[in-house]
Amino acid sequence: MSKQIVYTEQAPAPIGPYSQAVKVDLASAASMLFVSGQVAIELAPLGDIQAETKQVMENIGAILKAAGKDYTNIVKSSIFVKDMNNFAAINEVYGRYFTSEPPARETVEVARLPKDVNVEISVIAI
Ligand SMILES: C=C(N)C(=O)O
Repeated sequence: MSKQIVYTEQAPAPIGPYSQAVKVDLASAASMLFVSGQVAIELAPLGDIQAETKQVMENIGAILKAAGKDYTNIVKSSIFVKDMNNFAAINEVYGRYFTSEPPARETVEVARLPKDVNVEISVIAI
């Protein structure tokens, strides 16, 4: 695959399951897939942040599969959380999907998410 993990000690080491950067060789990346933010709207009731994160990641996996890709193809993700106090709990579940070379990522706390879910994740895959 045409991706390379970038790491430098001149910037802070990742504080979660993500990479400082992922370099993609565009000449050999056959396609790019932009996956919209996924939310666990099929879960009811909401409240278990780890169950919600798992459902979101499974939804992303289904979309990746539909496009002929898998989690190893993800080079960038964005996590939107309603409560940053859930950072460690989300990381624990999210990290299970990336045993090595995790994507670059940002995690931001937001005031409110669609359908009042607690976490939304979007990804870019190559
Ligand atoms: C600090 C980050 N980039 C993160 O947790 O996604």
